[in-house]
Amino acid sequence: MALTYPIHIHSKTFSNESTPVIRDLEVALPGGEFVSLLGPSGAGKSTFLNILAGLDKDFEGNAALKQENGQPARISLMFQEPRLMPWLTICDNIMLVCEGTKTQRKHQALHWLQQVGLSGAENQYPAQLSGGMLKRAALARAFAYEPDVLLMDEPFSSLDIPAADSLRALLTQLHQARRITVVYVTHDINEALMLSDRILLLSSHPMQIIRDVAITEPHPRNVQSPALLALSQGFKQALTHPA
Ligand SMILES: Nc1ncnc2c1ncn2[C@@H]1O[C@H](COP(=O)(O)OP(=O)(O)OP(=O)(O)O)[C@@H](O)[C@H]1O
Repeated sequence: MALTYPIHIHSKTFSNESTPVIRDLEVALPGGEFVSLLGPSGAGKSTFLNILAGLDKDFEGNAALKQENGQPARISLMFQEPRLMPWLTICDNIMLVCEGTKTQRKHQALHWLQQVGLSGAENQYPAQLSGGMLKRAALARAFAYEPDVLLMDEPFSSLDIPAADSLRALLTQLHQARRITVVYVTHDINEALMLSDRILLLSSHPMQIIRDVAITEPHPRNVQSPALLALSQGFKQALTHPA
């Protein structure tokens, strides 16, 4: 019954490199779960995410995300930069990914803006919003597309700590309500522990999964709790001294 996305990347080598960035990476991504890809800088996390997104097809293996009926999964992407169209209002930016009549799309856009705490900002342009508000708008757009899978590459890394914490809490809330599959790239152990149902700990050169850990602590989480502190210590050790 439970949908999983089977992924097997035999090899990914950039044309200017002699050795693969990713080799023999096999994982079944469970549908509806929040999975973090946690690994050191330069490990190949973004490369892996680009492959999952279908943006990079130059690899050996199978990484097609498909629904149960064999159709391609609907995928939303969120990167470090919000990538909103500067010449469109926030509402129009969200409407771009909605379906239906103009009235229906506007209704959906306003719903999602309300969900992310941006009611009242719909007629503003991206340049008029703060960094945190822009991320909220990008999050609204990502969910408004009604994706099966949301791929996120360090989306909150440029924010100050309170803004990033508030966005993480919002993301957890939205994920718990919608239960879409989220694949989240980060090199921040605490961020992965705060957000994830499951953490794939990754090594570099070539990138491989060195641990696959389910995080069962209920939300909201406290990274200072004994269980999460112990996991954090274990991850630090594994990243410093990979087997
Ligand atoms: N387009 C490219 N052409 C050549 N090499 C690349 C390209 N993109 C990434 N690389 C190399 O592949 C390796 C993995 O990069 P990638 O950005 O996927 O790592 P990452 O784990 O996401 O790192 P970070 O956390 O710093 O963003 C790095 O050595 C990088 O230099």
